[in-house]
Amino acid sequence: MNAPVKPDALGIGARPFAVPDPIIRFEQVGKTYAGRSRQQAVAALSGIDLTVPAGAIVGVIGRSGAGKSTLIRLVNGLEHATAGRILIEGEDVTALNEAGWRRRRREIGMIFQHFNLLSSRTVFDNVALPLEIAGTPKATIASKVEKLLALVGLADKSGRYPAELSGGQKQRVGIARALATDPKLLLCDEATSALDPETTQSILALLRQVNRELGITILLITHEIPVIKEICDRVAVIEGGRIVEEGETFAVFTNPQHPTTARFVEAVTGVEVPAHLADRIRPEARPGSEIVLRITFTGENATAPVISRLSSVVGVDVNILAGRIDAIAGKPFGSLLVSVPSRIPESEAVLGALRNLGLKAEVIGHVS
Ligand SMILES: Nc1ncnc2c1ncn2[C@@H]1O[C@H](COP(=O)(O)OP(=O)(O)OP(=O)(O)O)[C@@H](O)[C@H]1O
Repeated sequence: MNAPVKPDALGIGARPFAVPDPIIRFEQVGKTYAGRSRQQAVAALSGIDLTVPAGAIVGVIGRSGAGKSTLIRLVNGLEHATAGRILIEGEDVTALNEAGWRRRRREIGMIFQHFNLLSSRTVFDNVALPLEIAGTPKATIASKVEKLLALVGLADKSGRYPAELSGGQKQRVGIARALATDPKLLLCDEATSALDPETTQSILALLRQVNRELGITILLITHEIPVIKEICDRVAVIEGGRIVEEGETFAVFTNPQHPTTARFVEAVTGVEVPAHLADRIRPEARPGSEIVLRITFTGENATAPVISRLSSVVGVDVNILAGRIDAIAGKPFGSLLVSVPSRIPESEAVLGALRNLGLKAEVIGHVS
């Protein structure tokens, strides 16, 4: 695979960020699938209010059946809302006829979990397809496809067939094809769910590059919280067809309000009590026991020298039991599990010192 080429050097699709905000607005959107009888009708989405700012990467996360596919299919007209309005660049697309949708879809690219490439066409011909459909002259198609394949790092795979490519390479072809008509908006339907973690990282890096350097807004749906953590500026959590929480990714991850969100983010922000300690943790202190604390670091204080400060300021020994430090939407975030002597006033002093450092500390229990 070739090293990806910088898109601005290629002059494809680059556009300024000065597009009116937001690019998509859902207003009280509902979608009910009709059943054979009224009792069999399925309310897949209800009361959806969501905005996708131009230039952002917005992720919608939810479990199977939550309504993610339905939501994304409403944006490219593969399904139609049964309540509310969807505005794309201010245009109410819920009122569009088929001709209107054909025009809209040219400005929307989409990539899929299973890539949806045509197996009888080469890589070149797969990427060329939307341009052929749009009636683009052959010479223009050739130069455009070459640039797109260079962008996604597949310039040397032009004559290959999908069956000869890895999953990650197939998704790169999918991305090149989705960008062929210079869309303003890219929809990603579980785009990395069929890929291993390392390939997922490289595809997410490519999507971030497409977003930042071409100014293309991305709306993605996923059931994988690491995808949101890695590239999304904003996140909406969907459950039972309703958005239960929405906001900037860092804020939502570091202070989840809804139990479903808390369960999702726990997988990437939580630090578990080690198994050998879990059985020994008690709610009350005993003579000689130690207090177990979970300390959370966010943003600027994520790199604070906590342990040395506690030792020098409070004069207690701090045992590190477990910890992790990571980045959420590019900002550092960490969690540390420690134990300190639970004698009062030492434990009071420790909690006070942590507060002074601007850190969140939570008492988990006591171990002897
Ligand atoms: N064409 C359809 N006809 C009837 N019901 C449907 C249809 N498509 C989806 N549903 C129902 O709507 C609800 C939401 O489905 P949807 O596919 O949007 O969820 P999802 O979050 O994308 O799930 P998954 O991750 O499993 O794809 C489910 O109860 C599903 O059974």
